[in-house]
Amino acid sequence: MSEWTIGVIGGSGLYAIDGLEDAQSIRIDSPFGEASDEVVIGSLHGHRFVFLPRHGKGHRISPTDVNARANVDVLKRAGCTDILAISAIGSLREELPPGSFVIVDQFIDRTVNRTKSFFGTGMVAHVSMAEPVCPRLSGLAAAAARVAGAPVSEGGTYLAMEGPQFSSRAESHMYRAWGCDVIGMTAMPEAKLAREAELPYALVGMVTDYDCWREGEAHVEVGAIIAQMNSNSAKARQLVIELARSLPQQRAASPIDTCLDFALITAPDARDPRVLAQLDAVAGRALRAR
Ligand SMILES: CSC[C@H]1O[C@H](OP(=O)(O)O)[C@H](O)[C@@H]1O
Ligand SMILES: Nc1ncnc2[nH]cnc12
Repeated sequence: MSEWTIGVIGGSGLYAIDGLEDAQSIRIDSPFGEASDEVVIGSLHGHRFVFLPRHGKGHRISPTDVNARANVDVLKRAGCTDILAISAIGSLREELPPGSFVIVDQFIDRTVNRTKSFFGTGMVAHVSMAEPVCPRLSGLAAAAARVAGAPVSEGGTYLAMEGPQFSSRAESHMYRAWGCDVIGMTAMPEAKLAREAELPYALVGMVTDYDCWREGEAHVEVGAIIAQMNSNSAKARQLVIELARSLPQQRAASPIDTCLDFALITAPDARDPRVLAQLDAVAGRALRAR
């Protein structure tokens, strides 16, 4: 097996991946509560892959209730080195029609009802989110998406909204004026938590709709999204296979692997042992070092 273990978080329409050898479904406990589901662990082209459906089997869990802390924690416990997240998104740009795959590289977080950090009183950390995605994994995902036959746009700003209702037209226009390219309900705090867990993260957004800003276009609703999602998800499954085919055997270190070295601020004698115990997986490396 190679040095990579890729955690794949599947969003709306992607509840499994294809081709995993020796696949096993495993429930992993987390001190942060219940993850969305069991993880499926197997190998693809000589690399370990760990799959987790973000909304659980059967899409049971609403965006606000996705326990992103538990999800990222169990992926870390499963030995993941990197996270590839896959999401359905609305488009805020004419040139990103339904069916486009957007390799997101920036976020604006407008979510308001979620726990956004593994850290807190008793162990404080401040990671940088200036460059919120991993350029290496994003580039590999973009190339894999092209081989899978998807129209790919590299770079784009994702507006994370609370939901579950879609945006009003005024909001949709405002997000466009802010420079956002796509919109969804789940990548935050997921991307922030991946960074806190020292896991390089890439987000492939699959456009399902034009949200509600576009003159003359039916405004977004779930029926149309599901139809588009089904055609996107075949390409997403192929993308994962192509990514596995293209990964090198060795994984060069990423600066994200050790980013907590520059983020932990609480003095050793002021740290709360109960908080530290919860952080054994996500911050174990950094806490042992300092
Ligand atoms: C089914 S449309 C709205 C729903 O789809 C996206 O989910 P995910 O990011 O997990 O693919 C969006 O964020 C909403 O949760
Ligand atoms: N228009 C939209 N708004 C928010 N999340 C979405 N997911 C897919 N389409 C979306």
